[in-house]
Amino acid sequence: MLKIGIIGCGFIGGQICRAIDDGTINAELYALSDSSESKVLELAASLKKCSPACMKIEELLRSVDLVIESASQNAVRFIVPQALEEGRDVMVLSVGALADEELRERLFRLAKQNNCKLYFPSGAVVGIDGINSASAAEISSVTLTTRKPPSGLIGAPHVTALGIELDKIEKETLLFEGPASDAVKAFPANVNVAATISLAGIGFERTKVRVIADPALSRNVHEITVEGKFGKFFTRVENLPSPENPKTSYLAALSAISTLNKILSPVQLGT
Ligand SMILES: NC(=O)C1=CN([C@@H]2O[C@H](COP(=O)(O)OP(=O)(O)OC[C@H]3O[C@@H](n4cnc5c(N)ncnc54)[C@H](O)[C@@H]3O)[C@@H](O)[C@H]2O)C=CC1
Ligand SMILES: O=C([O-])CC(=O)C(=O)O
Repeated sequence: MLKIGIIGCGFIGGQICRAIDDGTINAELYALSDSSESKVLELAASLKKCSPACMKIEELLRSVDLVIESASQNAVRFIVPQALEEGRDVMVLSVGALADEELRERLFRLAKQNNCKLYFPSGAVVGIDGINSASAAEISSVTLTTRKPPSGLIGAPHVTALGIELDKIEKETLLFEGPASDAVKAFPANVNVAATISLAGIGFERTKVRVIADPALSRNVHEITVEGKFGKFFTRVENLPSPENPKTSYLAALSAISTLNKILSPVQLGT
């Protein structure tokens, strides 16, 4: 049975654990790690059937078949190269870290050299399948518009640097417009989806992103428009935010669970 190690025991890590615990995913939850030990202990204690070990990152990387990063962009920078050097397959949720070209090329090179797989779930958006298909021919433009309630944008470096007072926003307000490469640095915990879209399509510089704060919203809304040789498509998802972490949509956790099931299944559906 596939041995899984999870780094990052917050909302997404927790949902993956519960899906293994209740049998939705047929794998062994072998180890957990988090920079906060109490998060690991709390999560492990909440499980009914699985009893994963609480491990230091280096030990976890040596012990499992598949490492799941559900922590932060910083964790991707430091942990994912080590995991690939250990010959482990890795699922990455904090995809925005891959806007760094040097890191991206290093991770892709290490995966190839060590015969490892790197998995990037669709996350909180719908349409990655379409972008994958469209990219087999030419894509001319990709635009992501993300709308979140102001509370879902608290702590973003862009908001802090510009001194934006989120609690004073009274109507739909455009906070950012620019390439995905800048968007994922400005909003590292809000638009990782922009990175996944960039990897699937036309890259971090040509993918255009708009981030809008809207106090009338209770959901995280992502719209994608893609044009290319195939024609044009538009997707829109209205995501329920996680009650534990309003920055993150429930669909992002479901997409990680679904990716795990795809890895384990002999049947591969969709692009
Ligand atoms: N790809 C996508 O579509 C999406 C990606 N995300 C990203 O996925 C990641 C996880 O999201 P959530 O579970 O909602 O976050 P969370 O904030 O609920 O949990 C993150 C956990 O990781 C731990 N952590 C942070 N840095 C760490 C490090 N360097 N080493 C070990 N542990 C560390 C924290 O202590 C925390 O327990 C975040 O980076 C988030 O921005 C979130 C939503 C969608
Ligand atoms: O969960 C979401 O709606 C999107 C998100 O936070 C991200 O892509 O980082």
